[in-house]
Amino acid sequence: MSGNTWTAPTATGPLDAEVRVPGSKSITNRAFVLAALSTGPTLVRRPLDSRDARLMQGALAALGGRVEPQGDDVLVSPLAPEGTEPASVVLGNAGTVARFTPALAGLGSRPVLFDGDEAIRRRPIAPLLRALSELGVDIDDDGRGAPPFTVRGRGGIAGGKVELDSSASSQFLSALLLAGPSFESGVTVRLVGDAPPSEPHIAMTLDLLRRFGAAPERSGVEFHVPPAELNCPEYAVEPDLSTAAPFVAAAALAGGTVRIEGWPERTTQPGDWLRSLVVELGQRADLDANGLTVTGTGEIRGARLDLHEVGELTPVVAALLCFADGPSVISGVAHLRGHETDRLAALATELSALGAGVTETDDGLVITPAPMHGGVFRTYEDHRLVMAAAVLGLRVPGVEVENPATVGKTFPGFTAAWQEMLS
Ligand SMILES: O=C(O)C1=C[C@@H](OP(=O)(O)O)[C@@H](O)[C@H](O)C1
Ligand SMILES: C=C(OP(=O)(O)O)C(=O)O
Repeated sequence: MSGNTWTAPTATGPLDAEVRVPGSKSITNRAFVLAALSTGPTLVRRPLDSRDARLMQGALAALGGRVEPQGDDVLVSPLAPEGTEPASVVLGNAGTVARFTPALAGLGSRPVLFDGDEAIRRRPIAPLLRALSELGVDIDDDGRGAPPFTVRGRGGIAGGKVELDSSASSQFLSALLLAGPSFESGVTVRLVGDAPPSEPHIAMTLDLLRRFGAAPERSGVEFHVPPAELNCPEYAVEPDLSTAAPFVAAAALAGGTVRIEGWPERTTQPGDWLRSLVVELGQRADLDANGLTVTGTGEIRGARLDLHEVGELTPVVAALLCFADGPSVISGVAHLRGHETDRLAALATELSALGAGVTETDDGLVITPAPMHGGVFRTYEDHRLVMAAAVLGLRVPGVEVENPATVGKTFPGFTAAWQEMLS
């Protein structure tokens, strides 16, 4: 590490490593929200501890919940009546906090100001705020449909039927479904517009709701969540399979084996798709009760991939495909322009700057492998761009990753774990 850059290490031979990745961001922040809406405390076991997870804990504390770390676990107590004094929720650049917590403020009885990093002010949220207003939440956003906005809690949310365009982010739909059991009439959401991205994250929302005692139903584009008392005394968080992506890519690129501990045999996480991806790209993936073993050849096949359902994997997949034996096309991910940064623009710019032939399309990237060279890789305060740059560094000496600490959004120990994998 020098100054504010990190020189991504190269792989000097085939790997033989065992890796433990931290808890899933998406599962952790759903479990925290549902625990706060429950009738009794929940021990969330081995949750993620990272910027986004701490922002969620801070939001729940600001909204009247109690969050107590207990070793590797966190005990979350339900939101309690908290008076009428104004409060504020810090969003950072966490999509899950920005989308999942405004409804919780609507259940309380005070004005709550929501604001965060510059980047979160630009990320889409207007369709969700509109739907919440229609369901009975009083939101003052000066008509901008973006943070900063204030939710004026009225001690409850009527709920009922609403139409929602969730094509810019699946998190709008997840937000309504997670809070639905706590609405007086529950919630019925009819999706309109283009299909939401990130289907696995929607399945994850339904799965966690059921684990907490709710009874969500889905029929095509219509979702119904009846009112319910939630309760789940203990919930164990799975390792984050999207965080595992660069380690899986490392086995493919460097050759040898990387074992990811605790990879679940069944999961709703989008990262599980990596198992079939590596096979499509010419590698091996073996899943057993202890985890996933990826055995790589160092030779990557080019591919045409629609990543609509697994968009958050795009940065690492794009970096990997820069070393394929032919061109690749990634499609279905126009919504990545509204992620931590415009990821399509960032990837095209940064990968091209180091020599790869990468161009943007309307909804993806065209990647034409070419000899790459070292240089600064800018990361735009996007954790997954740090991970993508680390993958490049395996084969390209001198990749200087700018602001590596931004990876702390989901994995504060990433650079140390990466060095360890290579040692
Ligand atoms: O619900 C979630 O936990 C997430 C849903 C997805 O969001 P989008 O549907 O906005 O891509 C994903 O990209 C994000 O990292 C986490
Ligand atoms: C899109 C992502 O994050 P967020 O939860 O902030 O939407 C991501 O982690 O890739």
